Amino acid sequence: MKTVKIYDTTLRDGTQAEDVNFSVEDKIRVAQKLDELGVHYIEGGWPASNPTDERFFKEIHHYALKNAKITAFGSTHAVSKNADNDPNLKSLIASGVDVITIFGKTWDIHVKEALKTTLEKNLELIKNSLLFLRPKVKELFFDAEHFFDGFKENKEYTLACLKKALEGKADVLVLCDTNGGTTPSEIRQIIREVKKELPHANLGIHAHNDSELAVANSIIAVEEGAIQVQGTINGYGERCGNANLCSIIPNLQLKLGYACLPEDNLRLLTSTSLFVSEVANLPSFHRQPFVGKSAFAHKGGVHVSAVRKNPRTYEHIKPELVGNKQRILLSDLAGQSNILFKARQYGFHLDKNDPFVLELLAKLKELESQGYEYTAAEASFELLLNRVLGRARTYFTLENYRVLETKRKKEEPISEATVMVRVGGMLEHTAATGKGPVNALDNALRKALEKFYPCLKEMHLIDFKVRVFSSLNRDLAGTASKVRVLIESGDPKHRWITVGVSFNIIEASRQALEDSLNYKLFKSDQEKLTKALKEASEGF
Ligand SMILES: CC(=O)SCCNC(=O)CCNC(=O)[C@H](O)C(C)(C)COP(=O)(O)OP(=O)(O)OC[C@H]1O[C@@H](n2cnc3c(N)ncnc32)[C@H](O)[C@@H]1OP(=O)(O)O
Ligand SMILES: CC(=O)C(=O)O
Repeated sequence: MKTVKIYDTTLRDGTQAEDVNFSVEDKIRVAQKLDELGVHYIEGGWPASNPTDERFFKEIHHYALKNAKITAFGSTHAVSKNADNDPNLKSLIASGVDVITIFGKTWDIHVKEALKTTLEKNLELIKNSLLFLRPKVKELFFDAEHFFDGFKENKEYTLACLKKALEGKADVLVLCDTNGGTTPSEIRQIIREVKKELPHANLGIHAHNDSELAVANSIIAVEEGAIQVQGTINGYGERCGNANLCSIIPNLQLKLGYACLPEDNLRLLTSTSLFVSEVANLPSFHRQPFVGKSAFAHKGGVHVSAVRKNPRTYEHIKPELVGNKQRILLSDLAGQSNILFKARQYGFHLDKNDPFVLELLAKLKELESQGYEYTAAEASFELLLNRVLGRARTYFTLENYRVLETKRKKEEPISEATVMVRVGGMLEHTAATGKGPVNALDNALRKALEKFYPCLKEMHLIDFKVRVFSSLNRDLAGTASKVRVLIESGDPKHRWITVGVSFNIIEASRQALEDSLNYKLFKSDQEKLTKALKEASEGF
């Protein structure tokens, strides 16, 4: 099998993204995760850059990594210094790693305008910096910054830079599309020309995503013989980001037959992607290929009908190969197949054209046209399904409610709710205060219900999300807009999400709250029934 080395730079170029910042502890956790995934190299940072990176290199030696080698990154030595008195090169050695990568200028405008030196002097910088580092490390890589832009304008000079890097004894010459503006056909053609000039050089690729081509460019470079691919998890990186390893690795491994990760480790890809976004405190990108939540989510009725017969009809790979999973969504684009699939998840084996299925589908489409959304609010959907099938009890009826907000000068607002609830033949009338109107309503409802249903004491609200629907009708826009409220609740064993929709935020919250309480009671009944059936069967 062909092999390619994966060089992860999430901890260096990834942190050059405007919204990515890692502490030392974050970097260590990410490095451990990347090692578990099985990448070959983890670029830990630029030790001369900041105290976090410096400390990372001190700390990471205490962790035994199974697969990956830690690399330190820096530049060629400063124009005003020599290699042996350059603080940046010294700090690379002080980092104590066995693998160092330095970047050097290879585009003539950068040499003249950014470095403010001569083309000849820059060639010396490249060779002397590498020769100085060579005896001190096991592996030495040269990142040829702006290589493709340089090549298009002054081919001879970029090639001269690569030759100097070979004289400096770099193991791999990593060709960088630093500005991310090169197209796949240019990458192919330029690499072919480089290989004619330097047939024995080991090449690598480092692509940026400014033209949304970084993954394609990296893959083409590998097809043209690059033995090392640099990139980041989730494509984090400077400007529009770096080449996304979460796409490059599965494409190379599953489609082009390259071994990138140790056997079976590809299934860790989705969890690694989520882990890194969690540590970076960034929302995960649902539409991200391979590892995103939506990567194998099917919504349209035609799609669902087909994937239920054979997943290959709308899935380019088996989601499990990358640790992801198929999801069937409920929406107004749903057909009967979506409903049948979901019903089966809840233990109902219904048939197409069953009157219940048609009724549920019609109800679902009507509710979704009003703004209800069941993709996330699966508890509300399960209740709806059971109600249509006549399987859910009416635990209580909220006859009426009132919520009052009072704000006196300088004092925090006071929220107060009263409710009138019917449980069987009993009418309960209670009042409660709360930290805000929804909390007050929640407290009043529980106060009325807990004496009938003590299990409600175990549940609590975890999250509350409000989404405003904008309307083109000016009378229904701005503060007059419709809102959708999603409430996440939990008890010691489960978490569930319910939905409510209204022009009035309190009313939308009331619906989601009521569904949440009903769901808890419904589940508690189901658990009691399962237990009773088990005991009865054991008695026989
Ligand atoms: C393409 C890339 O992504 S390369 C990586 C880019 N990453 C970063 O820049 C993040 C880390 N950087 C840093 O912390 C700082 O920039 C440091 C510590 C490296 C340098 O800080 P300072 O000394 O204050 O310099 P400053 O950041 O203002 O400018 C960069 C200097 O490096 C020089 N430089 C840039 N590339 C190279 C190179 N390959 N070789 C030698 N010097 C270089 C620039 O000419 C400039 O020098 P000047 O100040 O004499 O004009
Ligand atoms: C080295 C590097 O990060 C680049 O050229 O983009």
